[in-house]
Formats: sequence, C-alpha cells, structure tokens
Amino acid sequence: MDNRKILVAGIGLIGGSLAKAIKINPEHTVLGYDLNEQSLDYGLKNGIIDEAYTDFKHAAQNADIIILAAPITETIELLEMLDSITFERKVIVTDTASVKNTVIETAEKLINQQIVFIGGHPMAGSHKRGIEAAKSHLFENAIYVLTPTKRSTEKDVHTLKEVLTPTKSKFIVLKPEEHDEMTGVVSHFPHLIASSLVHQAKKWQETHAFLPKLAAGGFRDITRIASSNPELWQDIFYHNRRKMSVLLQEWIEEMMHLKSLVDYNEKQEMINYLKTAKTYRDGIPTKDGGAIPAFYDLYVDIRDQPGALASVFKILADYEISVKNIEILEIREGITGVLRLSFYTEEAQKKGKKYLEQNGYETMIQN
Ligand SMILES: NC(=O)c1ccc[n+]([C@@H]2O[C@H](COP(=O)([O-])OP(=O)(O)OC[C@H]3O[C@@H](n4cnc5c(N)ncnc54)[C@H](O)[C@@H]3O)[C@@H](O)[C@H]2O)c1
Ligand SMILES: O=C(O)C(=O)C[C@]1(C(=O)O)C=C[C@@H](O)C=C1
Repeated sequence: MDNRKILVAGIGLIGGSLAKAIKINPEHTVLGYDLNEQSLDYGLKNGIIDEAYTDFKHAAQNADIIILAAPITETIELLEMLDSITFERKVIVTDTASVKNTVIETAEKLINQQIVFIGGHPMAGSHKRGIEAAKSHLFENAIYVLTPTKRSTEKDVHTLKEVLTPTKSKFIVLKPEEHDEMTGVVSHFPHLIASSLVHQAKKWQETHAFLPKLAAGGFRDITRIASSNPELWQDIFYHNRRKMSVLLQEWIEEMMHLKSLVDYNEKQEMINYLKTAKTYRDGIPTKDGGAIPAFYDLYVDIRDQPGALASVFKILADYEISVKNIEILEIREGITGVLRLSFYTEEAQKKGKKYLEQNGYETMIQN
C-alpha cells in the first residue's frame, strides 16, 4: 500500500525521531498525537508531523499504522483505549517501550479483532527528552527489536519493517521475555548503577567540596545516563522490576567479591578481573558493526546556508583536528541538516565537539 498514514502517539524524543525518519519517505503522511500541545505545535512548525491531533480516537481512526511512543504505563493505557475504538479495516499497531512483557501481555488480552499488534523497541536513545531532541538519524544502524504476537502475521511484520525502513535500523525478532532479560542487563541496570555512583559522589561532596571539579572524563563517561528523564526510568524499572531485583542481588554479591579482592590485595586476581572485563568490553560491537570503539563519530547540526560546511572545517583546521570521514545525513532547504564527522581518535572527537560547541554548533556523540 502506498501513501500510508502513520500515527505517532507520544511525539517526544523517540516518537519525534521516528516521525522525522518515517517522513523521509514522501509517500508517508505522519499524524501526531500528544497530551502536550506545545509538542504538537513544535512538530507542525518544524515539519516533523503533517497533522496534529488532540483527540486519540479521531487520530487513530485516520491512521493505517499506529506507533505508540509514550512512556510504558501510558503506552499500555493507549493500547487499552484502542481496544474500544471501531476501525473499518485492520490497523497495525506497534510501540517503542523499553520493556516488552507488560505491553505484550496487554496486547494479547485485547478483544478488538481489527488490531494487529507487533511489539517494537528501537535500541538507541539519549539522556535527553522531548521532541526538541528528536533526530531523524537516531536509529541509524541501531538494532530495532520486534516482538510479533498472536495478533500479527509475517506479512504484517514485513509491512511494519517497510514503514520503518527510513530509520536505517537493523531489525531482529525476539521473545518479550528474552528481550527484557537482555535489556535488563545491558540497558536498564546500568542506569541504576550510574545513578547510584552519582549519589555516592554527592554524599562525599558534603565533606569534600572540591570533588566535582575532579570529576573528569571517567566519572562523566560512566554517569552520562544518570542525566536521563527520571519519570521515564522509574517507569522502566517498574515494568522490569523482577529482573531488576535479581540483577541487584547479583551485583551486591559481585561487589562483595570485589571488596575482598581489594581488602586482601589479591593482585593477580584483580588484574585478571580487569583483563576479562576489558577483553569483553573491547569486543562488543558498535552500531557500525565493529568493536567498541570502531571509530569516533560526532554529529553536528548545521543550517542549510552558504558556507556552513566550510565554517565547520575551518574550526577543525584551526585546531589541527584531522577528520577521517564525513557524511551529510540530511539536508533539506531551510531546515537544519546533520553532518557526521568521523575522527581517528577519541581525543580528536572530544576536541572537535568542544571547539565546535564553543563556536555555537549543537553536536552529539552517540554511543
Ligand atoms: N529515551 C530513550 O533512550 C528510549 C529509547 C528507546 C525507547 N524508549 C521508549 O520510548 C518511549 C518514549 O520515550 P521518550 O524518551 O521518547 O520519552 P519523552 O519524554 O521524550 O517523550 C514521551 C512523549 O509522550 C507524551 N505522552 C505522555 N503521556 C502521554 C499520553 N498518555 N498520551 C500521549 N502522549 C503522551 C509526552 O508528552 C512526550 O511528548 C518510552 O516507552 C521509552 O521506554 C526510550
Ligand atoms: O544512550 C542513552 O542515553 C540510552 O540510555 C539509550 C538506551 C540504552 O540503554 O542504550 C536507553 C533506553 C532504551 O530503551 C534504549 C536505549
């Protein structure tokens, strides 16, 4: 089917980024629904959505495909609301929630036969929130998990993938349970730990006022995600609470083991512990397919105006920063474009970020 109407319900960071990507296909019309009318206005003014709705039923009935991109508890509420809406034909519904079990349980209980549900989770994001932070390239090369249900056929999954093709993500199919277990380990739990490290530093600052000034690269790297949206993350921990509890227990035991290595100066065991972690971490693939770090990318927002690219390269040249590769990801007349710069080293990437920001550019490093 051509000229599809796609409703994005919840046009924040993820919904807005999906809307921007989906709209790259000129045959797509994107409808936006959100409780926040300012987000709808922003979406319309910036060409992120084509039509804005404040009435969910009306929006849903006008759509061929519905993407629920609100927080998880609200996604479940929207799914329940869809159950009582009359649709003249089948409608494919998907979501973006970071936890799948509770969403899929709700979907399987629906009685509306017109709803075809396929769970979804694009595995990329940011600590930022809201439509202003949305980027069309957010999901490029990222894993996009799909969890088909009893309510969907292979053809429906194919149709959904077709609609999401402009995101340039890589689709994989998982069972909700395995999804929640794995994201629990590599996404949700690290957020808890990052927040706990910040709490520890905050406590120590009471007696060591200079402490924040010493919080350099290491602390910043490991705690970036502690700056994420607290309400959203409470919701994620709640929906994946059983896994969180198990992981916390395992972590406490792991910390007790580490404590004994430190207390008894188990030198070789400590080196082995660190080596094993380093080897495993260095081998983890990135979004670009290589090991971490494959190369060091920096995304720079630029205006479509004469000299915009020249000015970026002048700044980098002034500081003798070499660029390995460049790619213009998106430039449309009058609209901000995105430039992807790849550097040889992390140091060059960070310097590039610093100096471009000092010159008024908005940049992003996507890990
Ligand atoms: N932030 C990430 O890194 C990330 C990554 C992948 C998936 N997710 C998932 O995507 C979803 C959205 O997260 P986000 O980061 O975009 O959050 P966000 O706060 O940036 O956006 C959420 C949007 O939903 C709207 N909203 C809230 N309740 C609503 C309701 N009842 N009806 C309609 N709209 C409503 C808000 O006004 C906001 O615009 C969550 O389910 C989250 O688990 C987040
Ligand atoms: O990059 C970040 O800030 C993220 O936290 C993104 C991240 C992740 O843990 O990787 C967070 C939640 C999602 O559901 C998917 C991706």
